[in-house]
Formats: sequence, structure tokens, C-alpha cells
Amino acid sequence: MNDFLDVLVFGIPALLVGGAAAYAGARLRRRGRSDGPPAVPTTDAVDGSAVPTTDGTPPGVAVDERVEEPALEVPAVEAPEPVAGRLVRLRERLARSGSPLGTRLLAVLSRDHLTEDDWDEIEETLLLADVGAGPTTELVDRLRERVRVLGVREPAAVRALLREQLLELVDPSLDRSLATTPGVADDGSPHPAVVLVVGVNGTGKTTTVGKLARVLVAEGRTVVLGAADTFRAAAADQLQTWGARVGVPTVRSDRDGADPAAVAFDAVSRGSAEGADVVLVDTAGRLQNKAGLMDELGKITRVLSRRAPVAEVLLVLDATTGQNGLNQARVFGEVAGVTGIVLTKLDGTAKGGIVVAVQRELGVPVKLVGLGEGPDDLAPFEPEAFVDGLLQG
Ligand SMILES: Nc1nc2c(ncn2[C@@H]2O[C@H](COP(=O)(O)OP(=O)(O)OP(=O)(O)O)[C@@H](O)[C@H]2O)c(=O)[nH]1
Repeated sequence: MNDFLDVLVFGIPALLVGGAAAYAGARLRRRGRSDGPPAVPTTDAVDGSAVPTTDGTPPGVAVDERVEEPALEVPAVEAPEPVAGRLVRLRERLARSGSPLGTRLLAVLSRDHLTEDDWDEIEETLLLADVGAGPTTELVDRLRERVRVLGVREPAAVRALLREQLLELVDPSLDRSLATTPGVADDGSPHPAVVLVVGVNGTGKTTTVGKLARVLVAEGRTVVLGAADTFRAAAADQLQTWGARVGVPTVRSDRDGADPAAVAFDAVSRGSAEGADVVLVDTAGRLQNKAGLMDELGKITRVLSRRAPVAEVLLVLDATTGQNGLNQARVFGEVAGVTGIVLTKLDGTAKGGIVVAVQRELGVPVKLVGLGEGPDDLAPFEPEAFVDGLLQG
């Protein structure tokens, strides 16, 4: 019966999405032939002066370099998996990466008489799982109080208590929806929702943009990708391949080190021209100092906002990097106006506490989590499913 329901609930939409993706892919390929090269990515004027334009390109961004989607090997267009319930996979992934935080806490809390040493062990377990000093103290204080007042000792009651307290720490009240609804400009014309993806290299940014494109396609959205990580051509190739797999076009530059703002601008222009719902912009994260990062991200946002406002700035963080990841989060939080966090490689760590620490640090919610290297291993973050994953036993 369950299998039958699965086919109804997931199989049919998957077939429909697959058909739509195949149609979109074919349409885009046809368009590619008849309309010439997709977009014309641009670069800054050499002297940095404002360049008068006639095509809507903002001053300071000169059209001096043709950019095309190079003919990479086109993969077959696939149907992404449905998005609902993906976080359930976390259980199995956490099980593989060692005993999760919740299981260790449960083991101590279930002891007959909790001594000071036991409470120290609980505190240490939370700190080692990257929960952070402030939230750890809060949780230990609340647990001590509840255990004293309720006197709960049966395993089921201890588990329920821990679940409730962990959930409170993760904060189910935060708005974790992605701003991916197209907007309307002052003149009444529609524009795509622009999502900027930032973070240092190696955290899984490009992969996340590719996976997010699949999530959006699975939800029936039309998407354009912007390869504004112009540091290396391979990153754009990687993104283009991700897009091609679900019939999504990529705007890119053919020159390493081209102006990222110009590529991003072009991607949004193309998204607007084609009536796309969402433009996802991948950025580089290699800048070694804050001033450089601020300049680059500030310029991208400024240039983009002449076409459409940036609806969402997603910061990609690697869950396995602990305190180092938090330092990165702090810097990006200051310069980029982050609106949501994507925590990648959660499958590679038993330290789920980073979710709590990073939300506290930045004051913005974790919206998506990476659960593996598979194309559909990106899940919307759901506090309940996450805490249940930690408490599996
Ligand atoms: N296990 C696991 N691996 C992931 C996840 N997300 C990304 N990765 C891997 O992390 C590696 C780096 O990913 P990229 O997307 O290239 O990282 P990037 O931040 O764009 O790096 P640059 O392109 O070099 O700037 C790749 O091998 C990905 O497959 C995840 O959720 N789990």
C-alpha cells in the first residue's frame, strides 16, 4: 500500500517534472540555435570609468567580451527527485558518520542518578558537537531544571524531554522559506527572484547551486544559472553541466577572472528576458581579505539591483569545519547581508550542533542542508526531522 502511495505521490509528479524538464531542455536547445549565443557577459571598463551604454548595461560595466555557453557534452535531461521528506535521509547518513549528538546525550541522561560528573559530561558532549558555549549553558540549565522538577527517569520521558529542549534550541519558529517568487518592478514588469550564493571555496557552493536548481525544477520553477565564480573556468563548466542535466541554461564568461558582477548582471538580464522565475548566481569565495570580499560582493549586489533586487543571499558553510566555519560565517554576515544558511556535508559529521551555533552567530536560519554528494542530496531544513535524526537509536 505504501509503495502504491509512493508511486502516486512521488512517481507521477516526477514523471510530469521529467517531461517538463525534457521539454524545457529541448526548447532551450532550439532557442540556442535560433537566437544565437545566449548572453553577452561583460567586463569593467579598463580605466574603471563610467561607460555610457545603450543596452541597459549599467555604467562601469562595458560590453567588450562575448560570452557564450560553450558546447560541453550535453548530458541527458533528468527528472530531479521530489523534495518532500528528503531530510529523513539524515538518519541514515548520521548513523554512518558515528554516534550522533542526541544518542550520546540520551545515554548519559538515562543513568540512574545524575551526578555533577554526568552533567559535566553532557556539557562536554554539547561543546564537542559545536553547539557553542552560550547555547550549551542554556540547554544544560534547562535540562537540570526539568529533570529536578519532573523527576523524569524513564527512557521514553527522558527522550521526550531532550527532544523538546533540542527543538527549542534549533528554533522551529524561524522562517526557513526561500525567497524564490518572481517580483514586479516599479514599471509593472515582472522580474525573477535573484538568489546570490556566497561562501569560501571548497564548502560546496557550486554543487549547492546545481542541487538547488534541481530542487526548484522539481517544484516546477524555471531557472537560469549565473556562473559568477569566474576564478576558474572549471567552476563554470561544473555549473553548466549541473544545469544541463535538468534543462537549465547557464550564463558564464569564457575568460578566467572576468568581472563577476557583469556575468551576474547578464544572468539576471537573461532570466528577465526569458521570464524565468529564479536566477541563481554562484560567486567566488577566494578573496583573502574582508575589504576585497566586501568590494566584490557589494559590486555584484549594486550592479544586480539595477535589473532586479537580490531576494536571497545564501551563505554556504561546510558543517565539518566547526569553529573555522563560524569565523567565515561572521565575515560573510558582515559584508553580504546573508538571509539564509546552507549547511553542507552534514552527512560527514556527527556534530549536528553547528546548526544551533551558526544560527545564533548570524541571527539567520539554516534553510537547506547538504546530505551527500548525490545530485538530490540537498534538503530543506526541518527542525523536527533534524532533531529526530540526532535522537535516532
Ligand atoms: N559529502 C558531501 N559532500 C559535498 C556536499 N556538498 C558538496 N560536497 C562536495 O564538496 C566538494 C566541493 O564542492 P564544490 O561545489 O566544488 O565547492 P565550491 O565551494 O564551489 O568550491 P570552488 O568551486 O572551488 O569555489 C565536492 O566534492 C562536492 O561533491 C555534501 O552535502 N556532502
